[in-house]
Amino acid sequence: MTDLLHCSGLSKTYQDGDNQVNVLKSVDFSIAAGEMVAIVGASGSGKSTLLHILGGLEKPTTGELMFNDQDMTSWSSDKLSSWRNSNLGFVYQFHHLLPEFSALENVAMPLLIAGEKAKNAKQTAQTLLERVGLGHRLSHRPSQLSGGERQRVAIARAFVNNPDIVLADEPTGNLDGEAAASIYQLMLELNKEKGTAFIVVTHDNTLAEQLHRVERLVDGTLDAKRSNNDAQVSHQ
Ligand SMILES: Nc1ncnc2c1ncn2[C@@H]1O[C@H](COP(=O)(O)OP(=O)(O)OP(=O)(O)O)[C@@H](O)[C@H]1O
Repeated sequence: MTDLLHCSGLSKTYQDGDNQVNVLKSVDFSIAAGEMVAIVGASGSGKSTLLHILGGLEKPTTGELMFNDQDMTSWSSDKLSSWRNSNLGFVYQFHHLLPEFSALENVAMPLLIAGEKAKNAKQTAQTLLERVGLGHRLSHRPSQLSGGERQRVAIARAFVNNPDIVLADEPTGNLDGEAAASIYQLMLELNKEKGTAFIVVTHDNTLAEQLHRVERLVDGTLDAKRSNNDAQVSHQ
């Protein structure tokens, strides 16, 4: 199977005053089209840093980073941002919705920014909001929605450009058990329906166990690949 996104020997060092912090030392990671991978690890182990590098939001210090066999490390920031707009969706723990806009406008925004006509953008956004069970909340602002509903809006927004891959950073981190369960159920359904790959950074072991594979970041490297059937994800 061809890798959709692949990195090898990836490192990231931050300069913190006089100290160098080697957050990622040598990370080898691949994800195929349609695959769902959880990245777990202790707080501060570098999970978000890795996700940001894989999403082209941060540059690695060293290493190879490829999307569909193209070398991403040579891309300009303009090329990276247009690649993100057309191929990637992001879901963050605190959703990052724009507070002054409705659910419909938040979801339509990436299409409007990409130059889509307002009518088409809103129609696509409405279809997605209906798909995530929020057809009755189109004109609500984020402050008028529950935490789980906001996260559903964020997922709809991540899907609006029909991405190959969705990167999710603690998508259930601020939700209670029931709302969290409905979010990962939704992600699993969207993966099945649309064939979208997911990389999900999470502390939520129940979520990690639902995905195809779990990778654990320890000491700046990832454990060897394994299927979720033999993953050792302990319950909290
Ligand atoms: N811009 C930066 N400058 C210096 N150090 C940084 C920077 N960004 C992250 N770090 C450090 O890198 C380490 C990894 O951070 P990161 O946010 O990737 O961890 P994480 O595994 O996602 O943590 P958590 O589970 O708590 O969210 C931390 O020690 C953090 O302080």
